[in-house]
Amino acid sequence: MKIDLLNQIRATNPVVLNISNFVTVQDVANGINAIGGSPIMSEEIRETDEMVGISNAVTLNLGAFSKPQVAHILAMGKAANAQHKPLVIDPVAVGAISFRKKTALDLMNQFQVDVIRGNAGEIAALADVAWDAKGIDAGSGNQDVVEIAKKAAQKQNCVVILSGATDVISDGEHVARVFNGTPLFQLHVGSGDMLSSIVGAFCAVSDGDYFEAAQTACLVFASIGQLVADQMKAERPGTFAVRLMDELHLATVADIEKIAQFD
Ligand SMILES: Nc1ncnc2c1ncn2[C@@H]1O[C@H](COP(=O)(O)OP(=O)(O)O)[C@@H](O)[C@H]1O
Ligand SMILES: Cc1ncsc1CCOP(=O)(O)O
Ligand SMILES: [Mg+2]
Repeated sequence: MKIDLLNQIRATNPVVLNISNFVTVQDVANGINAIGGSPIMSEEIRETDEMVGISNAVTLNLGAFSKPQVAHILAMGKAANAQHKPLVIDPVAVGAISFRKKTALDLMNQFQVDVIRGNAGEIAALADVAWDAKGIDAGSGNQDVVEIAKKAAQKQNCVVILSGATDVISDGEHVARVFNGTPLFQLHVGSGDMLSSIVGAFCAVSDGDYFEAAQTACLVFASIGQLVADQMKAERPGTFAVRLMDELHLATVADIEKIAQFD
């Protein structure tokens, strides 16, 4: 695991272009900023080629799309492929809403994503594995999450992150797991969206090794959440969110190495 990629983000300040959802856009922008990247959001299709041109990675969030936004997402995905920019997608709630699953699959048939980041309910849906997803949340299921992540990665020919208490990262053949984290992430809407865009920042400095980038992003983000939770005496979602932003900025590679648990 190349935890030092965190220092490379801080040294090079990569531009991460996002199509975000209106619920979590501020968290996503500040999350990228705090960790050392440079966020930019877009809502206008006519600026797509130029926007992708100035970016070092692109993250597409399907959290609250409308028909015009789907066209914009499609243009952005195609432009990222054409300009060889790393492309991450967050398929929010595709496990709960069949229309979302169809839309996500239609989009991914028209461009090639490098990384998909979703919770178990979302990744199970993309892998066509039975799972009881609940809205934007993972929900419950009893299938093996490692096999689900592998299957989704094989189907979409990309790296898949299935996040949760354990994050599972697969390229369809190899598997890595990150055991760090805190349940407090679940009390803050936007934790997953922040992670997806931070994955974009790690991809931007990864020299094309998106499996490595995805693992490292998961380890860094989950560990920083855990560091924050370890300093708190009670479950305070508001305080957690504020301190998470602080620690995304302050935590060092050494801080993360001390608590990192992965295989
Ligand atoms: N029960 C948990 N224990 C520890 N960490 C968790 C838990 N649930 C989620 N996380 C962490 O929360 C972050 C967001 O992931 P997740 O909650 O799966 O996304 P989403 O918000 O899209 O459902 C990830 O870093 C993940 O490791
Ligand atoms: C509540 C909600 N509704 C549509 S998108 C969204 C935010 C999802 O954020 P996350 O998946 O990061 O919890
Ligand atoms: Mg999510």
